[in-house]
Amino acid sequence: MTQASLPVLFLSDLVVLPGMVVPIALDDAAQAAVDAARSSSGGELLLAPRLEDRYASYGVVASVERVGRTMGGGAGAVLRAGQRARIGSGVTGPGAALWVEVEPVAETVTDHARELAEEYKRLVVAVLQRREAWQIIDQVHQMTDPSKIADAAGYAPYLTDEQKRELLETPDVEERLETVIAWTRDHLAEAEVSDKINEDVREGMEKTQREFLLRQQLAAIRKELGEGEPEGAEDYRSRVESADLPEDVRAAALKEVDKLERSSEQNPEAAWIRTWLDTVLELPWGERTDDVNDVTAARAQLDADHHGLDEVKERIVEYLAVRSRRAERGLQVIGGRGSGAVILLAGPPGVGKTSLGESVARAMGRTFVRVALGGVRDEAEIRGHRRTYVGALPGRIVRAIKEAGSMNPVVLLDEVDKVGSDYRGDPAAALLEVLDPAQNHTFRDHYLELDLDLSDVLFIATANVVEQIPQALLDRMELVTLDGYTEEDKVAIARDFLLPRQLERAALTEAEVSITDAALRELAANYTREAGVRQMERLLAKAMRKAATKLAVGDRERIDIDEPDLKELLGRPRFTPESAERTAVPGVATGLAVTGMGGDVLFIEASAHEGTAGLTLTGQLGDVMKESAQIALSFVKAHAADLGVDRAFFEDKAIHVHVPAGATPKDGPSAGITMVTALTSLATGRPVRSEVGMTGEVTLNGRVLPIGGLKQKLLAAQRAGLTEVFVPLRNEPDLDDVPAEVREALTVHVVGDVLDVVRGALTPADEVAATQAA
Ligand SMILES: Nc1ncnc2c1ncn2[C@@H]1O[C@H](COP(=O)(O)OP(=O)(O)OP(=O)(O)O)[C@@H](O)[C@H]1O
Repeated sequence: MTQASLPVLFLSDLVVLPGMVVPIALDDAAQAAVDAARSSSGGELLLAPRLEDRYASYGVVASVERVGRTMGGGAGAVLRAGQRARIGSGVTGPGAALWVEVEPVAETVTDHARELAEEYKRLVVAVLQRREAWQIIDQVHQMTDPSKIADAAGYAPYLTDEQKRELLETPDVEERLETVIAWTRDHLAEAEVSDKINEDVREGMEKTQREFLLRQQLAAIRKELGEGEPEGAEDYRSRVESADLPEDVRAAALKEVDKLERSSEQNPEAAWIRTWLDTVLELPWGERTDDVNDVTAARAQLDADHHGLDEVKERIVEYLAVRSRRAERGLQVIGGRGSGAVILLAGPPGVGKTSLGESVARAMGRTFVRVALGGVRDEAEIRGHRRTYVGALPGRIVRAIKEAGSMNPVVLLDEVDKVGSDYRGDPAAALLEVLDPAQNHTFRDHYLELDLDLSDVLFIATANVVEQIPQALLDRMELVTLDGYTEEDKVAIARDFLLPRQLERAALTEAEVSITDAALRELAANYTREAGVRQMERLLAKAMRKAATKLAVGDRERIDIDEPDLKELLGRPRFTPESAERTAVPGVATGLAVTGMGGDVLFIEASAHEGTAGLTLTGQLGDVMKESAQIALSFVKAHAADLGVDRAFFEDKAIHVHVPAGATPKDGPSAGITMVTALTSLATGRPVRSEVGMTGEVTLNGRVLPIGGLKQKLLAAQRAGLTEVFVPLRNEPDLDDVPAEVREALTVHVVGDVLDVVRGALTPADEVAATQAA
């Protein structure tokens, strides 16, 4: 076909490549072109893409196959595209159509083009397989002409018009094939990624659909079993009638059943009544466990569960003995103020308060429940919400009884010192009622609105700081203090109780892992600094986990842990004695204090700078402690001569007393003598001896007054590595409570006059002079 000029039709929404058969709608321009082709050029015309910025350089020569109606009803024609042709300049021709010169492109097909064509066919087949277009695959297989194969890309839906135009304008067969191969590869790669994504999405969908179906089936099964529908009034009636309830409870419950019967299903009250009935039916109304009232067995149980604590165990056993005797004689448990109706175990964390409670329950053959009171500020937490409340619940006491499953459990009221009170009522007042034997046989929970007899419950309370317990509550309790353990105690507890438990948790046996006493001692002394053994237990757990891993991965059959091995297992020791370093400068003295965590050492730092005389206090000190500092300063000024202080020192200096750690609030008078010592040390330039610690209140004329918590303080002194302590004379009797091991490790000076403290605690002047000279 070598026609020199043809009518041309520019197409904007379609790129036609050689070999394609395309239907087109006949608008005016198309009609003119088709008419011109049929009348003047043997039915042929040139199809070319309409470009925005220029005339296309190539088009295809097409023949008009058919003219008729399109599906939409308008005029249309079917054109069959033949050869690619270069477009020359416009020429005039018959009819209304545009005419252009055309020069058909002659193509040469090389072997390389054939190879490329085969490659392209493979790719196209891959694309078509994904779409499962099997018929078209057959047609592709039948194609042999590389040029036609390349131009078949005109049908590819994944190519843009832009890309198709580029193919039209690439007359070289090899080049055309290479281009289209690259595009098809890209398309396949993208399709794989999106397939993957689709698959993931589909899997997710299937999972939700599956769950949905399962849930529907579950609902159907429930319904079949009669579980789906809420229980009706009749079910409740028979449950109430057959349950072992006290008469008044049964009457109240039946009244509610009647109400339920009358209320409609849609009424929210029906749901409330059901929840209430469920709660009442779940309470262990008639349930009691039989008490074991064997005092010797109780002591044996406490001994089996706990190392040491002799005095504590004795007190508990006495309490149990009296209780059981009164019960035997039919006497009521004594109540009211000072009755000691409840044992209060007070002491720092991890000293075994909770586990003693459990032991008591075990010894008496009772169930044990713990009620955490820490942070309870709302009375309703103890006594329940009124039922009219949305989401009302019974209080913690009722829940504890429910959990215990018997009316005479041991209930551990944990952390009674941490109950607060605010506008929501006073939980402590509610607790008073719970604990008072005169009232607690008719305890009324707001939610339950029934009398609950708590008189058979054995309450044990625990607290860290006795001073924070409301006085009225404290009055009713028998205080038993646990002050903390000595190093030797800790080693024994770790060896005999904690280690066996941790071995078991890590699924290890004594034959596989052992730990020496020396290592345990190192753990107690330098890896932990606590009154109890909580941290110690954690470290042992960690060591056992590491040991288990070592056994699992290594070829060893047994691990023996000694002191030097700790570093590898647990890292470096966290606590090392710091007193020497802290007291190296004048003005710092080591005090002994009791916090909620047990005894501790605390450093009092005093410094002076030029300026207006005055006293600044920092470190979150309470009022009493601030006053102590003022008293101490006044005392030092007034007794400058006795203390060897130059009076002029304080005249033109601002004094600053700080008690680290600054973020912990501190209060109490017992740092008095420590402050006097720190200030004297500052004014004389004589540092406080690093091995010395002290505690005692001081009066304006230097008398040393007694303090509380001596045992805890001395335990802390020993823990911190101090060897000498000054304590008030009037605390001398308390020294009997201090474990022998601690008393042996410490030189204890009992003092009545603060001058004796200062004399004993400061580094002697000649020593200071000698050090300075050196
Ligand atoms: N004397 C002891 N003999 C054996 N084990 C002990 C002894 N003292 C404490 N323990 C163990 O130490 C761990 C911590 O004790 P427990 O939880 O009873 O402390 P706690 O005083 O109740 O502390 P908290 O005030 O934080 O509740 C427990 O595993 C307990 O068994």
